[in-house]
Amino acid sequence: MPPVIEVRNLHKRYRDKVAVEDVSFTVEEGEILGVLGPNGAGKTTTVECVAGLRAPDRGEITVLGLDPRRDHAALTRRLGVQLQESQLPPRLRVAEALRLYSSFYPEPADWRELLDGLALGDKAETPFGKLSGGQKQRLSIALALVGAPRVAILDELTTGLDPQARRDTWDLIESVRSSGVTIVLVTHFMEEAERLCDRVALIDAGRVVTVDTPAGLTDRAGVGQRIQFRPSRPVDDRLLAGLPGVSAVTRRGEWVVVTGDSDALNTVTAALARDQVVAERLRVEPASLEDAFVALTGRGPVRDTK
Ligand SMILES: Nc1ncnc2c1ncn2[C@@H]1O[C@H](COP(=O)(O)OP(=O)(O)OP(=O)(O)O)[C@@H](O)[C@H]1O
Repeated sequence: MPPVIEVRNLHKRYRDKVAVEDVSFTVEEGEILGVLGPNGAGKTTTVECVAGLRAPDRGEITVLGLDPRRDHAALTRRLGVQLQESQLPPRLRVAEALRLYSSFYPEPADWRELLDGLALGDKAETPFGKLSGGQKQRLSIALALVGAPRVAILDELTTGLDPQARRDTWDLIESVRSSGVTIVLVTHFMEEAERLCDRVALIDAGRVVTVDTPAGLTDRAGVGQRIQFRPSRPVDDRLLAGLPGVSAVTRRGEWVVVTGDSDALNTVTAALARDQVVAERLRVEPASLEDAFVALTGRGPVRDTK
């Protein structure tokens, strides 16, 4: 079966700023592909091109065999898009918005069920302008899914949601996935990517660094384990970073966090002992996707406030 989404050698610049430089990936039917990367990496530009909302400078994109620009009208019926910061008229009520959007599609989803799944069931009669930021965000997810699309593009699905709303949204996305929908999910949350994504495309500075399963990405980054401790005396991060088996050294307050392969624990504890540093409250855990991200891009996935 051909991939549902195919992106080949995508390039996009804004005047003299290159936003996307040669991005290629595929998304298979029923898969959730995560798009991960530091701020400004080109994630939104990439998914906007896939959704047909921006014209690429170069490269080819097909979604369900269609060209997102040329075949925009045909694709709109089968593609749900949730973009950052969607706006509606402030007086439009939630139910009115959903009825309106439903009317665009031949076989829409049950919008009441979507509202319940997003814990907005009691907001049907509330005007858009009276919703909180998190409620607006959840409504934008409902609007992306109300057409019962075959493909959904979700940009920062749960940014701005509290932990409970985030978990509810993940449950909803899992049930959408189990109905066979193919999903592209731009996210800054490693936990979200680990929980929902079958594969992750890691994008940095407009290029795809790697596409792999979350577990494959952690292996590839050579970050089998995370060693965390509080040093009894100051230690030089560069010295630790140069040790065999170590892939990255970061700080969390007074904690030192070292990621690396199975040799890292031995080399780090030996180096600390040589310098008479005691590793207090030492913990060793399997590395997470976040550790892989830092090792592969040299940066954290933290989102700046815009
Ligand atoms: N309309 C625009 N005009 C000019 N430059 C832009 C425009 N949109 C994005 N850019 C720039 O292109 C680059 C890629 O932006 P993009 O929004 O695609 O990245 P991103 O990975 O989605 O970032 P974030 O995680 O911060 O949302 C950034 O340097 C950004 O400043």
